[in-house]
Amino acid sequence: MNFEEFVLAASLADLDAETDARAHADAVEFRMDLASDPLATLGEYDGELPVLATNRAVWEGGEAEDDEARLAELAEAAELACVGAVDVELESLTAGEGERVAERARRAGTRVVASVHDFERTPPKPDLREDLETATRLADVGKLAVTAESRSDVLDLLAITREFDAAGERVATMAMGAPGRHSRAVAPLYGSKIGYAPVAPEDATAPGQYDLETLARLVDDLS
Ligand SMILES: O=C1C[C@@](O)(C(=O)O)C[C@@H](O)[C@@H]1O
Repeated sequence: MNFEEFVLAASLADLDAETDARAHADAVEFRMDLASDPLATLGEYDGELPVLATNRAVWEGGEAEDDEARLAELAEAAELACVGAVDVELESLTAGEGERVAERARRAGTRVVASVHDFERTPPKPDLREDLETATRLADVGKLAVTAESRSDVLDLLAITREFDAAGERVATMAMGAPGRHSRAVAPLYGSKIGYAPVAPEDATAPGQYDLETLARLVDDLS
């Protein structure tokens, strides 16, 4: 997974659903924090799609509580052949033990996505820029998932996406929530390199996601 082209990731808590994702996805995002025995599940995985492993912390909107165990599991996942990329929260990379996960991932040839989430708002443009600057410096892809309260929030996010893409940086951006929903379909046109969608709408892993088939069609139609 090099993220030179847009990667549509089916976001899954259950890797068995990979078979249903194949028709429309380029990869699966395995939400380890939502699964019961994620390392065993990954060890048995024999699907076709490469895995982007995420073990999201409670403090970043996920369900993994113990940070030390969470990052240790993620580092082990990063060394498995089926895992092409790991998602590490930017906060963990700059202030926690995330850098060790990134080092182990790099040694194994696994890409690192540094992510920032804001479940309440879209921060002002200079803040978005600063986060993406740090994230793209520390990882292969810098990812921003913010919450749009208005269409203007989406415009800010798209403008920043375009700016980084034009400078040759790899970024992934999306606006969560209803006002930002369309960003999931249009951000790839401005340079966003990853999209996330559940196979079935009821399995959404973030507010405002389209189901996989719908997002695949929208992205295809627009590109
Ligand atoms: O970070 C992201 C993006 C996301 O929050 C979204 O808005 O689609 C979905 C999460 O599963 C993923 O880890």
